[in-house]
Amino acid sequence: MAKLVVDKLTKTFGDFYAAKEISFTANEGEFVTLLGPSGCGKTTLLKMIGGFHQPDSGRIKIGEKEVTHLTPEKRNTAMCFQSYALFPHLNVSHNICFGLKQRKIALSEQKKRLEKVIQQVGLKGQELKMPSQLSGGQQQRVALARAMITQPDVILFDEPLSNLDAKLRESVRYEIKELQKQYNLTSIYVTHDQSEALAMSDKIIVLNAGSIEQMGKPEDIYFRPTSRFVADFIGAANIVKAKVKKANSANYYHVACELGNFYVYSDISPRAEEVYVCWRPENLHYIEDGPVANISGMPENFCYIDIEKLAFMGSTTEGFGRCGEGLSSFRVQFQLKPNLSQSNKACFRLTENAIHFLEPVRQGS
Ligand SMILES: Nc1ncnc2c1ncn2[C@@H]1O[C@H](COP(=O)(O)OP(=O)(O)OP(=O)(O)O)[C@@H](O)[C@H]1O
Repeated sequence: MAKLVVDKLTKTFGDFYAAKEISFTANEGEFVTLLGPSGCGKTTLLKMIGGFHQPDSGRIKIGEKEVTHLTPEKRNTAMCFQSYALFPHLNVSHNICFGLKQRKIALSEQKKRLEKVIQQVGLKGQELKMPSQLSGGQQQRVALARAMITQPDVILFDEPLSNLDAKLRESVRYEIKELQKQYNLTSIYVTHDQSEALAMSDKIIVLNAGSIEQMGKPEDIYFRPTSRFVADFIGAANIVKAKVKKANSANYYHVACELGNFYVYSDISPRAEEVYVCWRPENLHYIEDGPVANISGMPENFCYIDIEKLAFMGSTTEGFGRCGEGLSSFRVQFQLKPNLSQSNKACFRLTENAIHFLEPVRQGS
């Protein structure tokens, strides 16, 4: 059942749309991420859900209750901020209980809940420390405990990990996800970090200039982007214009683009004869000895690329090369460092299901 319903939410600042008819739902215990570049409207949307911004139009429901015009205290949400927003003069326990004290919850109940939440977030023994005596990861746990102790219907996270260094960010990311799953916390999480979104979310909502560009499971967003914006924003992608024709077999297409001619399987039909297509660099498989016979008898999806740059990345080697009449640049990836000393021409096979159809090419573009 939907715990949170956001229905056609719109917010303008002057004549600028920070959110335009945004609709989505979050089920009980679901982890929903709002993902997009700086300025796309993630925080504005989160603040409207928390009651810190009033929408121009649209509705917000939490559980059975419409909360669109209620103040933050009157809706049962809790916010976890980027800067933790801990009170420097209060110790861990007092910081965590702050919301309960404001709500005038009985002291005995505060103590009971504090003990439980301290255990849940793994802060046993740290209760009397001041925020300045805690690491960044521990401060983030205090912020999470402070949100959890109020037993909110929805927890709102505003880039909670962006102040942590890369290594710590990864470990705290798993801690938050673990707690969220264990205690079935309905969570709306704002980030511009695509790997964080892919690793943590049940559902990702990709925002672009105040509108939803695509919404789906992390695998759908990564493997089946539906627009150039999403393909480009999430991971590395090659994006080119292509002419597409239906092949004789169901769900198969002939695709002609600068990289060559390909036989493609897709259960999503292209929206026009000329569309943008994309594929991930890891879907181009390097064939060291050139093309080999294809057992299935399908047209062979081989191509040659002139490799211009190689960068050793540890587990893989990434490269850039050119191909086609316009000598477009393509990204490739090798599992091992290729031996290209004789010639820079490398042969690749693009698997049949690796190409995705994006939006139609507009006339004149
Ligand atoms: N109070 C305000 N007055 C005017 N414009 C605002 C206000 N708050 C936000 N905006 C504008 O609305 C747009 C969306 O802002 P928002 O903070 O929601 O973006 P964001 O996606 O969270 O970005 P970031 O990742 O940089 O935090 C931005 O262009 C911003 O300048």
